[in-house]
Amino acid sequence: MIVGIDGPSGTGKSSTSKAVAVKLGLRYLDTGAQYRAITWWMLDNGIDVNDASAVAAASGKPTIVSGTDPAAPAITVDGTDVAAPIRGKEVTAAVSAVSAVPEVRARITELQRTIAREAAGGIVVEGRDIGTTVLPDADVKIFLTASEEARAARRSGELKGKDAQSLEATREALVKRDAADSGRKTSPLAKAGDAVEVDTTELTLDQVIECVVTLIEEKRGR
Ligand SMILES: Nc1ncnc2c1ncn2[C@@H]1O[C@H](COP(=O)(O)OP(=O)(O)OP(=O)(O)O)[C@@H](O)[C@H]1O
Ligand SMILES: Nc1ccn([C@H]2C[C@H](O)[C@@H](COP(=O)(O)O)O2)c(=O)n1
Repeated sequence: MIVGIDGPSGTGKSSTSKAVAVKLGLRYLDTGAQYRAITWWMLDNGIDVNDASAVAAASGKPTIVSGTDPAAPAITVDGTDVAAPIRGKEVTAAVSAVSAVPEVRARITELQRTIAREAAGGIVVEGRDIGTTVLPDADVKIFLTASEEARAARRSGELKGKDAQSLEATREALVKRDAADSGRKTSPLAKAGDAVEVDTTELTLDQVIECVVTLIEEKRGR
């Protein structure tokens, strides 16, 4: 059972995917974390993230390893645990530029396909291009959406300490990132033609989880 969950930022992909995977005994892959990890490495190594040639030339250097336990998602770069730093605002601001570089996408997509192939009991993979590009033959494809206001309010509640910002600034940053992710040439954020769209604006997280579990069970024939 391969499940692909795509959608813009803050629609609930990670929370939903992890919970669904735990409930159904599936593995879990956060592909955004992989793009964040390679972005973290570029920044840490002084690569100009707006120089696509420099990013492309360096894209094969870091070794990124993703854990697939939905109860304890893990990610390392060259053996360093980067689960916390990849969520910082420097990485968030740079990740769209790095993930738009075709050489980066080719490398990370290959990694994602290998992980999905090796997940014998099935896997929930979340991102932006899972249904369209990474796993076009996924058994179930979901595209989550939510209003800008709902997404900004959800994200704003998470940002604390040095990364705290106003609701409006959070909304603007989110809209800007979605526009970049939807507008890139290679494998943009998009709904696959055969994906089921779920608008989560008025739904609780539990309702979204239930909806996705039901779609998967219907596919399994239960
Ligand atoms: N249906 C919902 N109702 C209320 N809050 C929600 C809902 N779904 C998710 N959230 C909350 O919204 C925040 C963002 O959710 P999550 O990280 O799962 O989104 P995402 O789509 O994976 O975002 P990104 O692509 O930016 O990583 C989290 O704090 C989560 O708990
Ligand atoms: N399949 C994917 C997953 C993610 N990205 C890029 C675009 C996002 O802005 C960024 C971070 O993702 P997030 O952690 O917010 O889910 O990574 C992508 O291009 N393709």
